[in-house]
This record gives sequence, C-alpha cells and structure tokens, in this order.
Amino acid sequence: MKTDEWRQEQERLERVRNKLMTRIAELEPEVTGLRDQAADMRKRFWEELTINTSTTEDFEDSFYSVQQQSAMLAERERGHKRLVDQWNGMKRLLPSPYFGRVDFHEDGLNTSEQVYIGVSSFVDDDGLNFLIYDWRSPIASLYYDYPPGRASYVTPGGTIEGTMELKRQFQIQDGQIRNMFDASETIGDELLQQVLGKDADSQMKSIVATIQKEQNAIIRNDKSRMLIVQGAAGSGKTSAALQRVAYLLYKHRQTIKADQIVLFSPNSMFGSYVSTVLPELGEENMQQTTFQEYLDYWLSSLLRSEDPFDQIEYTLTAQDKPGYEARIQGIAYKTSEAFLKALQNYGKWLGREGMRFKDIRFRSRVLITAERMSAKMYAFDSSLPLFSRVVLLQEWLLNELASLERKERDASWAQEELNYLDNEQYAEFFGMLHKEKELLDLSEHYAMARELMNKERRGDEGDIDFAQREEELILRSIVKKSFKPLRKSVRKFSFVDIKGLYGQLFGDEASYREKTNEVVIPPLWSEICKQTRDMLSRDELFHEDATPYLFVKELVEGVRTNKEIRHVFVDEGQDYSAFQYEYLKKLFPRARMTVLGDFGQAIFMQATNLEASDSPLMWLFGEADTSLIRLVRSYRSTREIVEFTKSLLAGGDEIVPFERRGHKPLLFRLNDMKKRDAQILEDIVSLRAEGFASIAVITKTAAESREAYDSLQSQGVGELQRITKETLVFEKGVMVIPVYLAKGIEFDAVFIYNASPAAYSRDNERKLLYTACTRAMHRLHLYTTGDWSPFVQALPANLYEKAPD
Ligand SMILES: Nc1ncnc2c1ncn2[C@@H]1O[C@H](COP(=O)(O)OP(=O)(O)OP(=O)(O)O)[C@@H](O)[C@H]1O
Repeated sequence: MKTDEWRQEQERLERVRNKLMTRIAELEPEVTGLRDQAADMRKRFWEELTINTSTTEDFEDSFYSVQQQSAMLAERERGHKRLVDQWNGMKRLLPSPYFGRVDFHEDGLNTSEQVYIGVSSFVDDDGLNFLIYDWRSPIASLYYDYPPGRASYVTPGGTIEGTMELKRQFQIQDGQIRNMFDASETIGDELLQQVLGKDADSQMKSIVATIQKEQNAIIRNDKSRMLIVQGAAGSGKTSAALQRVAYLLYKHRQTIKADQIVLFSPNSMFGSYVSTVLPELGEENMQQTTFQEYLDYWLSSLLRSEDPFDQIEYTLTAQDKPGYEARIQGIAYKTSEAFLKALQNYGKWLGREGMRFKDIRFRSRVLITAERMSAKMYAFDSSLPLFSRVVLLQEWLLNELASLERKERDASWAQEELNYLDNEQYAEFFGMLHKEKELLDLSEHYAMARELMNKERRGDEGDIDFAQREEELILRSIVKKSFKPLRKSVRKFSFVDIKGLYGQLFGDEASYREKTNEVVIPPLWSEICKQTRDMLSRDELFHEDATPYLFVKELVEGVRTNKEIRHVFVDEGQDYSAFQYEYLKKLFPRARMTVLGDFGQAIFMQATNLEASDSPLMWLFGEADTSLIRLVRSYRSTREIVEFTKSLLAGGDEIVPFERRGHKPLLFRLNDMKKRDAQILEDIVSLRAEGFASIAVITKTAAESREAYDSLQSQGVGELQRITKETLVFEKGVMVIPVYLAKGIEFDAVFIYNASPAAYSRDNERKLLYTACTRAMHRLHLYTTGDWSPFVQALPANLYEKAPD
C-alpha cells in the first residue's frame, strides 16, 4: 500500500473522528439535560399527583391535567431515547468508525462516490453527506457482494448499476489505522485470516466487517416466508442469523421491534453465548428461548416432561436395557409427519365419538358427570369444529354451575359454615358484602335518578332492606367462594381429560387404526403403547410425546397463537422434528421463519434433513414461499482440522475449508485411563502455556463427563468447569462438556476424551464425533486407551499425526 494513500486515509479518519467528537460534545449537555429534565418531571409528576375530587369539574380538571402531563412525559422520554441512541451510536463509532470503503461510479453520473462503511451511519453537518454508511444500508451491500468491477445494488426505487473502482478494508483501533488492504476478492482473505486466527471468546463476536457474499444473501433475504439455511459446521449460520436480526431491525425499524423477533436456541447456555452480538451492533436483543422452555410452560402444571438431553442420554446409553428398540421406534414414529396426520385424523374421529371428560365434583359429590358432558357436546351442531363445540360445552358448564350454585345456598353445609364462621372469616365476608353494598347503593342512586328523569316509580324491588338480607348475602358469598375453583377449572378446560385422550391412542393396533386411519404402524407397537401408558400413569411424558400431547390438547381446546411475533429464528434446526415445525408455524401465524442447521450434526433422533427434497420444511409454507441457501465454506477451524472432520462425514466432500493453516489433529493412544488423563493434563498445561485459554474436553455423555471431571480434577487440573444441562452461563476456560451441550459453541482447543469404538461406531455416533471435533478452532486432540473408533480408523493417515505410543 502506498504510504501517501495510507496518510490520506489516516487524515480522513482524523477528520471524521473530530467531527464525531465535536458532535458528541455538542450533544452531551442536551443528553444529560434531557435525562435530568425527564427524571425531574417524573419525580414532580408523582409528587404533584393529587386529584381533586370535590366537584365533578375539579375531578375532570385534574384528570385532564394528569393525562396531559403524562403524554408530555412520554414524548420527552421518546425524544430522549432517540437522542441517547444517536449519541451512543456516535460513541460506538469513535474508536473504529468504519471498516470498509468502496468507490462506486454509478452509470450516468460523472463522479464516483466514496462509500465508507461502519456499524452505523454518520452524516455531515449539512445533513446530506454520509461520512459513514450503516453496513445495512442498500449501498453497503456492494461491499459484501462484489469485487471491483461491474456491480449493482438494490434500493427501494430500483436497481442501481455502475462500476466499483476500489474496494478497501481497514482495521482501525483507537483512531489509528492498523491495517489497510485493497481487495480484489469479494472480501479479501487477509482480514478474514486475521479475524479467524484470534482466540475463542466466552461470547460470540459480530462479523459485520467480513460478512461473505453467501452469508449476506441470508442476512438480507426479504422475499421468502421460509428461509432455510443448510450449512456445514462453522460456516457462520449462527453469525448470519444474528446479523440478520440486526438487519431486519434496521430495515423495518418503523414496524418491527426487537421483542417481535424470537430465536429458538439449543440450550440456555447458548443463549448467553450469543447475547452480546446485537448490543455490540447497537441493537436490542431479540427474545430468546428453547423449545423445551415452551413445552414446560404449558405442560408443567399437568405432567413432567422429559427434556431432550435426558432423551439423548437414553438413546446413547441404554442400548442393553429392555424396551430400548421399542423406545427408539417410538421416538422415530412420534416425531414423524405420519403421526401428525394420524393425530389430525384422531381429531376428526373425536368429532364423532370418543371424547373423554372428567366429572365435575364438589364436596365429594359428582355435580356434573362426564357422560352428561359427552352427550351435551355431541348434541351440538356436528358441523362445528371439535374445539368450538368444547367451547360451547364450557359455556354450558359455567351456566350449569351458576344454577347449581344457587341451589347449594339451601344446602345444610352452607348454613353450617355460616354458623361456624370465626371473626376473621366473618370480617372477610362482611368486607366483601360492603363492597357489594356500595355497588348496590350506587345502582340505587342511578335507579333513583332515572326514576326522577322518567317520572315513573319502580316497584318494591328498589327498596332493599340491606340489614335484613345480610345473612342471606353472606351465605351467597360462602357458596360463591366454594364454587370459585370449579369455575376457574372449567375456564381452564380441566373438565377435558387430556391425559385420557392422549392415553387412549395407545391401545391395541385395531383401535389405533380405527381412531387415526393409520396404515403403517411401527412393528413394536404394543411395547410402545405400554411404555407410553406407564409414563402417563406416573404423570410423566417422554420428550417425544410432549409436542404431540400439546397438539391433542389444542385439537380440543383450540390453537394457541402468538400474533405479535414477526420473525422466528430456529438455530440448530436439524434437531427439530417435522411435528415441532408444524407446531411452531401454528403458534406464530404472522411470523416469517429462518431455519438454520446442519444435517451433518443431526445427533437427536427426531432430526429433520433441511434440504432434502422431501423435507417437511420445504412444504411448510409452500415451495413458492421457501428459499434454501447452502453454506459449504467452513470458517471456524484451521484447514487441517476441516480436512480431518469433513472426512469423518459421509458426504462431507463438498465442505470447503478456509485457508488458515495450523497443526494437524493429534491422536494419542495410551495404555490405560490413568495414563490418558495424565496426558490430557499435560496437554492442557502446554496449550495454556501457548496462550490458548479456552479448552474443552468433550465427552459423549453426561455420565462420561462426570467421570472425566472427577479423574482430571484428581490429577490436578485446576479451574476445571463441568458443564451440565443446568449450566446457564458460558464462561471461557478449561471445561468438560458432553457433546450435545457443546453444539453451536467453539473452543481454541478440543480434546475428544474417548475416541474408542465403544463410544463412536454406530451411524448416529458418527455425527456425534463429527459435531464434537468441529468445535475446535485451532487444535484438535483425540485420545483412546484401546482401539480407535472405526470412523477414525477409516481416515487417510495423512490427515492426522500420531503421538508416539
Ligand atoms: N464472515 C465471517 N467473518 C468472520 N468470522 C466468521 C465469518 N463467518 C463465520 N465466522 C466465524 O466462524 C465461526 C463459526 O461461526 P458460527 O458459529 O456462526 O457457525 P455455525 O455455522 O453456526 O456453526 P455450527 O453449525 O458448528 O454451530 C465463528 O467464530 C464466527 O465468528
């Protein structure tokens, strides 16, 4: 790079920074002033909040004044927020105002424009000249999409064509240009090399300076209702998803707020890992949740549902237990579209017969029997959907309860309760009564006023002798209070026997076929039924039953929806079943979906292949409304590690490593476990000395994690963390972690604790090993105390190095 160009750029940088500093300083008093003013107004607002109710006019006056003041306060606060956002944006820009520049000569114009790109926009004092363009602005996409030469970008007004004359990248720190590259490729490798060579962090970083063209296509996709991203491990799916959220918040800032976007992540710890990316970009975080959290929310009061981690532990460890094969068949079936269709048919069948209700009981008596409910429900117009009839039944039940409640006032138990009221209870009822009395008084006044106005006299019913009715009213209150839980449970549909409805599906084959029209039933059906019913009898559900159970609940009670959410992101999308996708679509009827995943890492039984032509995702919103983007370049790991990991995978040939060189993976075979753990300890010490701070010992299961942790600790590995499904916050350091919890996360160095045939030899274990190894950025070690897993044995020997035996 010529030195005078560098100097010119440094001078421009200083000019822009000076302007930024001036603007920040100018705004400072305004920001602080506004903050104080708003705080002061808020304080005074509460202090002065006295409402004069002496006369109606006084009351109205104070009411309007309060309303006016609070509107002013809200406006002031909005203005304040805008200004503070602007101010914070400039402060964020100051140390490193931009990272890219393109010179673009638009066709038909005589000059070209220098477009500097940073994390937000900054306009010169004239209000017209952009000193920095936000990376999400239409013109900034030139930087990500084209090398110098002919280029175009899309604006709301149409496509702008022209020639890119220069493309430059900067690394700026504390106001100094540290590096500057003129790129010929889309985004030059040099900068990416440097970024990727850095150490792992406890928090994911934003990638705006080096977004790749195919990632940009994901970030800016605005066309499809469903965007599917199938990408190799480390190809930047999660990164693209988060920058896409930032993009959507920018592009649709008038209509979409951060809390209208939700990200489904694989576990809570992953949530903490990605939580800083958006704030780093000056945006608020979207909502984050896990599917399990949702299930627990709706099921926890009814049943205990197994979580996906216990399910995977079972599938990986219980091969020798009785019933294993049936459970596996059950998982496969219950997560399939076939089961979804069967349940839809079951809904139709229930529309005709077979509904199950629970008697409504009161003081050990049956008030309304299940049979009566059933008869009533099937007497409603049969053309109505099942849930509408259940809602009608609910209304009928509430009416029935009201008339039964009236009858109960004469029951002896009510009189007895009245007689045995202690002082406190009496006072409580008396209080309730007086509230009613006030209401009565009010309605009495109103009735009198009407009488006067209409000049007519009501009958005697207006003259209530309150004192005489006190006892009767207390009695009424006693019965009302006792019926309250009944009304509440009817409103919550507790009269529907959901457990019975789900359980009755798991009868013999003939009855299942009759209820669901199902043709292909898993061979071990009767064992599957027994296992499911056993769980239900203990008020428990297998993980694979949880979503179908909710589905049946909604068939009967109506579908729950959230219309606020406009975008749903599903990360690790291969881990969701066809069933779950159907469910998410129903739950968020106004949302667009972005599903990102890697079938190569499909380690859960219910996996969905995102890109197969028969993938349920392809037709969830219809083919015309669906786009599929594939990412094959892997950025996380060194070339040597990617060459090794891609060969572990059937069909991994198409994965392209990014050209960052490093050590070949190292294989250690030790004579026994003690020696293996001593070797691991030694390797941890030496890698730490090399400066690698984040090292993960990855195990296959939680049980193996416990063993490894105890043994390594006894060997003297200090500051060792053990990650479990309960771990909420991801902290950098040396840790032992089961592979299924390490999904989506990365480490400087990964040690595969036990790469033996016992651990990794079945087909689904191949993906498990692949997932574990692909967590490594710079170093990968595999250990065994006997043979190597057949997947490792099958690798060409030039892909790794063996430590001497
Ligand atoms: N364009 C990019 N510029 C800089 N770094 C990138 C880029 N794309 C990806 N990376 C880095 O590569 C690593 C992997 O990215 P990310 O975690 O988003 O991949 P992923 O596809 O979600 O991986 P996995 O499927 O293994 O969870 C991260 O460290 C990320 O910062």
